[in-house]
Amino acid sequence: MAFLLKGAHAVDPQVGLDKVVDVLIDGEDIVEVAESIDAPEAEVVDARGKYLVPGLVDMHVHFRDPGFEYKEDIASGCRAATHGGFTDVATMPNTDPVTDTGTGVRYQIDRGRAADLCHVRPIGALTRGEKGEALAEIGDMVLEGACAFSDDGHGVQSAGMMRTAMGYVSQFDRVAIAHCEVESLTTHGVINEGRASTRLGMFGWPALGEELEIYRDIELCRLTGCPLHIAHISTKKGLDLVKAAKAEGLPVTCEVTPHHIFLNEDDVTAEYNTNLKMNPPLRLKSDMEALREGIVDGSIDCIVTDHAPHAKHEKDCEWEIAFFGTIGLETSLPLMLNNMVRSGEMSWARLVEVMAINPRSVLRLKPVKIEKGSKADLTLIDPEKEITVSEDYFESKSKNSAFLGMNLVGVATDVFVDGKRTLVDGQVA
Ligand SMILES: NC(=O)N[C@@H](CC(=O)O)C(=O)O
Ligand SMILES: [Zn+2]
Ligand SMILES: [Zn+2]
Repeated sequence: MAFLLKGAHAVDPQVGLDKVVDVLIDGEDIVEVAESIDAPEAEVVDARGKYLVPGLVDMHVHFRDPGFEYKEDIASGCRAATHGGFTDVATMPNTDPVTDTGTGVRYQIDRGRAADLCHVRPIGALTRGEKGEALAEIGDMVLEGACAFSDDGHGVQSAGMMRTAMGYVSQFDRVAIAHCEVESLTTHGVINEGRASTRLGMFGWPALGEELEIYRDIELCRLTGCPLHIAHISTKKGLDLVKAAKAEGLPVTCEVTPHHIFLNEDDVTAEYNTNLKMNPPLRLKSDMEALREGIVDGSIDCIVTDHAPHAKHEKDCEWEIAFFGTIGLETSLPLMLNNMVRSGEMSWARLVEVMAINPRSVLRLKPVKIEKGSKADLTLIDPEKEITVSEDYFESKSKNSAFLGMNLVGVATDVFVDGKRTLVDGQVA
């Protein structure tokens, strides 16, 4: 199957591309990029007025498969990813059983292939059962295709265990992804500690509970040489620690979620909208602003959604007992376009870096470039198309979005994965 994308504004800083071109896809690959291409055999896609970028990657999602398929399974998660404009997702291992063996990794890859929409890249657990007590089968998981290692959902509480795990991971060309949370400081915490916890009368989750472990893991990175990636960073001080580590030349990277850069603790009101309950919690407005700056100035490497689907009954309850997390795959790109690119706060090239280039590099995936010979993993975006974030909009099995009710401008209309068109004019194929 061949596709000829006509008149797209292609943006790819890897090859210095930022102009209107035609792109010809044949089979799995890009075979030509030029000002004007004629290919009578190919199906023409009118891309005038649209932006073409290397396929978007969300390197932090929860697909709940195996174990909690009532919230999301790999097939429904892949539909949501495709609808959101992604060609690749990296799935966190806090499934049931935890993805801590080669077989577990193989299962997710196989399910992803069967869904046949996007590349599913499993992240293996650092420790068995994510219990923080003994090493998981890291070597075996590397052989089966794990792209990184993390106990996401939990911090590894023992510094000694984290040292062992990072030492082990450092033998392979993989990063350790740290969910930084000192549980002795965050137990019972359900909202940012300080003004928000006082105002709403609930147990606080202090910033220190995150920052202390970021500090520890940066020092363990120095000690072990293991590349470290900080998951869902949420405070200014945490980001300052990452900036200092980078300035020293340590192999440290980090990611931020749309909810931590577009929402803050003041958005949690006496309505107690539990879709705003997440881990780490929404922080101060000043944290939010510092994180936004960090994306633009290069200190934050990746935008990830931390797509955390939960069923109705797990959110439709008192704040204290509601599950942590918001879905994100289908709102991430529209939020970035609407809130940062449209306003000029962020360039298209920087958007491509944080949503496509950098996550591939952190996950040790082969780069995708808009040039002849590259895999045709591409996202086509209509910067003027408007969406309303309603429950009906979502392909995800779960509807727990922190952004319900918003109108956003800019969305993916078409996605190509290995040359196959998986999103066609906004509809999942
Ligand atoms: N972020 C969340 O609020 N929830 C995540 C866990 C996690 O990412 O730590 C989940 O698995 O539901
Ligand atoms: Zn986490
Ligand atoms: Zn997560």
